[in-house]
Amino acid sequence: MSIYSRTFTANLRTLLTRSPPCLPLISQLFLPKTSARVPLICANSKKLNCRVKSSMAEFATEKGKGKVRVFGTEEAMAVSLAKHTADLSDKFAKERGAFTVVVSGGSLIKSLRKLVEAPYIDSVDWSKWHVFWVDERVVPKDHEDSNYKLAYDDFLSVVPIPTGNVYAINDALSAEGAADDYETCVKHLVKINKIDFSQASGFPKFDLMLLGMGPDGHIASLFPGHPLVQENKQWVSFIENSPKPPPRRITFTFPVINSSANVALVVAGAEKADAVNVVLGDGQNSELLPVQMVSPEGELTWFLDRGAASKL
Ligand SMILES: O=C(O)[C@H](O)[C@@H](O)[C@H](O)[C@H](O)COP(=O)(O)O
Repeated sequence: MSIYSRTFTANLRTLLTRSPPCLPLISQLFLPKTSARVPLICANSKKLNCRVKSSMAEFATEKGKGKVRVFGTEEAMAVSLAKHTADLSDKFAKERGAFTVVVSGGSLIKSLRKLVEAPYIDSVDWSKWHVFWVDERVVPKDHEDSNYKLAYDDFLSVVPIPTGNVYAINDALSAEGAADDYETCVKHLVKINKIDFSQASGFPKFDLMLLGMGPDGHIASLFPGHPLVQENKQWVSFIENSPKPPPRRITFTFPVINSSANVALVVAGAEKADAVNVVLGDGQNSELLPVQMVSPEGELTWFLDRGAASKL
């Protein structure tokens, strides 16, 4: 029997839901539509490559690497990301009376498009949202390179988040000044309990970080080989020689990212498949990629489209 046959898939599903080593880690397999080759990594760390007949497969990885969702299309990924975000919004709005969300720049904002459509545009309690940037380019807010402008044009201008709950950088300052100013703002919000605090790490604990990843494995403005990836004291730091333009940026540091209650890594496109494979598959790299350092106190969930997962 071919391991790619329908029968094998059904048997595998049974195996995964009955076999004790896999049971705690494999959460769901959905079985309509298209095929995607995805690895299933069980508790005993043996990787089982198989063709899952599905438009969406979800599986858990080895400890610390999170839950992985693979979608046949970027569109399906965006639908699931909207639900994930809306569910967490409901949970934190009820539990804390606030939902602190951190966004990156790049294609992530486009991937959030389903959140500003029915049913979420009406069902989400936007008044509870507090929006931050994991990194920001130090340019005027109306500049084409501004992550604030990107998020405002396609997302923030469409939803009724109170203006005072949107925490953009002070674009009149230098990169260093803007980083200090942003850190002061976050410290104040921790002090008044608007942002949660991790007793374990001593860093702010955001409810959800929505992160993109570059083809080189960078996240936020934390680039491979740059000393900033090692920063372990500051909450917000700055970079003036970013390899991805524009050069001047501010960024949350790893201790802040890794204190989060939830991190979603949202990755679409075949040009990112190598970096994804280094983190989740058999890929090798001479140095640790920043994305490999993402290991939050809370939940890590990967949202991958078929291209991004194509080397797994
Ligand atoms: O402002 C930025 O440049 C970012 O926040 C950066 O970390 C981005 O998220 C990745 O480079 C992925 O960008 P894409 O999704 O556009 O590839």
